[in-house]
Amino acid sequence: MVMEVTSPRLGLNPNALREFKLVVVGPRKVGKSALVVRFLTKRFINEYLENTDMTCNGVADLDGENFRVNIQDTSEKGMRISSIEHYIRWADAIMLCFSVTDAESYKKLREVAVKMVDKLNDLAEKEPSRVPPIVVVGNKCDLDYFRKVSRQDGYDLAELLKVDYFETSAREGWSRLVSRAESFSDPCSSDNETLGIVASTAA
Ligand SMILES: Nc1nc2c(ncn2[C@@H]2O[C@H](COP(=O)(O)OP(=O)(O)OP(=O)(O)O)[C@@H](O)[C@H]2O)c(=O)[nH]1
Repeated sequence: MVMEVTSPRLGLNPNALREFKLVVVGPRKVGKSALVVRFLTKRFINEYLENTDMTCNGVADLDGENFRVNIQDTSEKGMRISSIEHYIRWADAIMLCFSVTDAESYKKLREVAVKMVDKLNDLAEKEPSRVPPIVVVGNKCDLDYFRKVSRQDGYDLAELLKVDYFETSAREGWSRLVSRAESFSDPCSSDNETLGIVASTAA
């Protein structure tokens, strides 16, 4: 399914812009669609089509340049290692999501990450320029009271892949880079856009 997300930059002709391809992967219900819609429209919508592969097109400013962004919001099938291998070849960046309120989503994503490590190391050895930037994202950090996955767990998962870890809230529009050195006392405080960060890293 293709969803055209209304771009705030309506005067631009998207076809004249460079394309940027991003894939959002994660278990069910972690907020993948909510994050994509938040990034492209700055809005939070409560309900989305469930477990459906969607292509979201829009225009986004990445480090001062407007790009035509093509975001693959994947269903559960995106968690298969064959799909991940395809995304590694296709995407300019990959975002791996779980929900901090759902321990099972963390466990499932960790299993995928473990399978990805060898593929990524192999590619890094043979064709390092073809390894896309990846981030791990723990979403729903506005629900800190219901948290089932610690920040340290999120960081450890990102560390496995040697990538950055962000905690986000699609609902509140928050995103925060979590690093081992940080004190974890201040949950979601800044207003970065994680997808934007992934995207700018790769652009
Ligand atoms: N409180 C809170 N709820 C969220 C957040 N992000 C998403 N949700 C809710 O979580 C539910 C699942 O969100 P989706 O965006 O549909 O999740 P998804 O990963 O795309 O789900 P599938 O397509 O079924 O895999 C919805 O009811 C959202 O409203 C968040 O940051 N905070």
